[in-house]
Amino acid sequence: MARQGTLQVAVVGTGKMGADHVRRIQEVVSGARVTAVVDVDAERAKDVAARIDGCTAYSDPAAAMSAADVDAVLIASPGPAHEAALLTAFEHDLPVLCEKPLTPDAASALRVLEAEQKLGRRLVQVGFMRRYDAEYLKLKSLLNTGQLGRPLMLHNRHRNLASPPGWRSEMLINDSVVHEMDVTRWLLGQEITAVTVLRPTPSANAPDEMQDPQFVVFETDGGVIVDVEIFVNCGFGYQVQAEVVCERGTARIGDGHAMVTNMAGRWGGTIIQDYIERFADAYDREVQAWVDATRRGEVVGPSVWDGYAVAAVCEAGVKALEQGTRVPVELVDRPALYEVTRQPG
Ligand SMILES: NC(=O)C1=CN([C@@H]2O[C@H](COP(=O)(O)OP(=O)(O)OC[C@H]3O[C@@H](n4cnc5c(N)ncnc54)[C@H](O)[C@@H]3O)[C@@H](O)[C@H]2O)C=CC1
Ligand SMILES: O=C1[C@@H](O)[C@H](O)[C@@H](O)[C@H](O)[C@H]1O
Repeated sequence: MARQGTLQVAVVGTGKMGADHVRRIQEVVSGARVTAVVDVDAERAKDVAARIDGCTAYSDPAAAMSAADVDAVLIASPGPAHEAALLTAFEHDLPVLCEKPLTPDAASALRVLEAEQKLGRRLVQVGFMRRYDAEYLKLKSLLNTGQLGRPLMLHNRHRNLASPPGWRSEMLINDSVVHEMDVTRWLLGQEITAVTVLRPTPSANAPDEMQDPQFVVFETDGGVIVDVEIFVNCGFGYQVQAEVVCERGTARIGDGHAMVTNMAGRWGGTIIQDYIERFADAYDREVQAWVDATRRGEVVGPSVWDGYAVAAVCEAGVKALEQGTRVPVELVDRPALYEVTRQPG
């Protein structure tokens, strides 16, 4: 770590999320600075590095992780590149904040789990940022008080304005519903045991052959039924909503009613268009928590176990989508290293 204990971070992947995290570390978060950026698109990395004093551009993650001025790594490359970057970070004993998904499938997530276990201590925080969102934290605190009684059902809606180019049906599960998988496990403290995916007639606004929307149902080991409407070409904005139905009441978040206007015989508000705006505070808190913990020599927040468990649910979800059947989730036993997961706050 640099003098005054400033954490020197290499950001791997400088696309939409990576560039936003670089800005966040430089301008929002305290206690860290970006000393290296890595992208297979060398020009993109150079452009980002040129705007930051003392930042070097690389096209090879291993070269950045060997640099003397790198103490920690933030991985924001696409999911299929995460395993290699994580294993390289382990070789260099570097703490990591890894964007979701940990890896794109259960077998590769298990390899990362086994590699971290061999180290005998945690190095990775996984970027499930909803755990740092003020509304989700409020919901979790309320559930923890027990005032509402036992949760029975959890309803979720997850809508995007439009899917990025090249998206396919399984990406609704792997890239979007992945967040509801994490939130379900975290809010309820239960594992997901089976997934079913129902397929409404696709919207005329979905690209050819994309199954959009999808209606995904999870069963948990605590007997809770969870549903997720995922609709990535809704055309009107970005919405993430959740309602927990418990024995003695319900609680709901995500209505986005920060301001309601009344004017000329109408009432209403605006709808946020993008996750970068909706979850801006959550990303800030997530990265600050990672920097603070890393400077204390600790690892907190969503773990490799959480990333692996979610990868296994994704795999079952994609099978359920393709086969049109209910698919059980298969998990290895939870290793002792992951028995206590510290939550933010
Ligand atoms: N937490 C959240 O809400 C969100 C998380 N994500 C996650 O963030 C990650 C990045 O997503 P986006 O920024 O949307 O993608 P993007 O496509 O905008 O950027 C990815 C960047 O990584 C670079 N890259 C590709 N392979 C690489 C490698 N092996 N090493 C280094 N760089 C490489 C690409 O050239 C590109 O610049 C993904 O894991 C994605 O799932 C994305 C959107 C929201
Ligand atoms: O991770 C994300 C995107 O990749 C995904 O495409 C969106 O649906 C999610 O809401 C966002 O948080």
